[in-house]
Amino acid sequence: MSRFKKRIDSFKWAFNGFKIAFKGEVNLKIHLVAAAIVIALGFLFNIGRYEWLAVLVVIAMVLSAEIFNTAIEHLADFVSVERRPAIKKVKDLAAAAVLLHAIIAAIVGIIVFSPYIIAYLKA
Ligand SMILES: Nc1ncnc2c1ncn2[C@@H]1O[C@H](COP(=O)(O)OP(=O)(O)OP(=O)(O)O)[C@@H](O)[C@H]1O
Repeated sequence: MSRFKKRIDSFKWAFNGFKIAFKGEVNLKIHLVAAAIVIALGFLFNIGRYEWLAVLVVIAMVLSAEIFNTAIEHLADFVSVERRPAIKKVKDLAAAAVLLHAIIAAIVGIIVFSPYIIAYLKA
């Protein structure tokens, strides 16, 4: 297989990962809807370029954390379907990473959008 075809294929597998993640995971769909709402708000309030940077980075962070969490959950379920303390630890750690990202994203959202929302409500 040529190097070029290998590169193209690795993109294909990565997009397949998106398909697997977004088809099966309700949490990921919720994060995606939240991201769409935040992006729509960004356009609505015409936020600045650095505000866009902050918003897009935290959206990418949350979605990536959720995808990693999904991968870890699948791997954990493959390792053992029986209930095991080690599996619980691994799953809860991965979930904690998602929660941390979501909290930071919410704080960034408040910092970026609250001045616009306050100005809109005052107008
Ligand atoms: N195989 C397992 N062994 C031990 N703890 C587990 C295992 N699977 C999940 N848990 C733990 O159970 C709690 C609930 O997990 P989760 O929400 O994934 O549901 P679940 O028990 O896997 O059931 P379901 O997959 O039907 O939602 C979490 O604390 C998780 O870490």
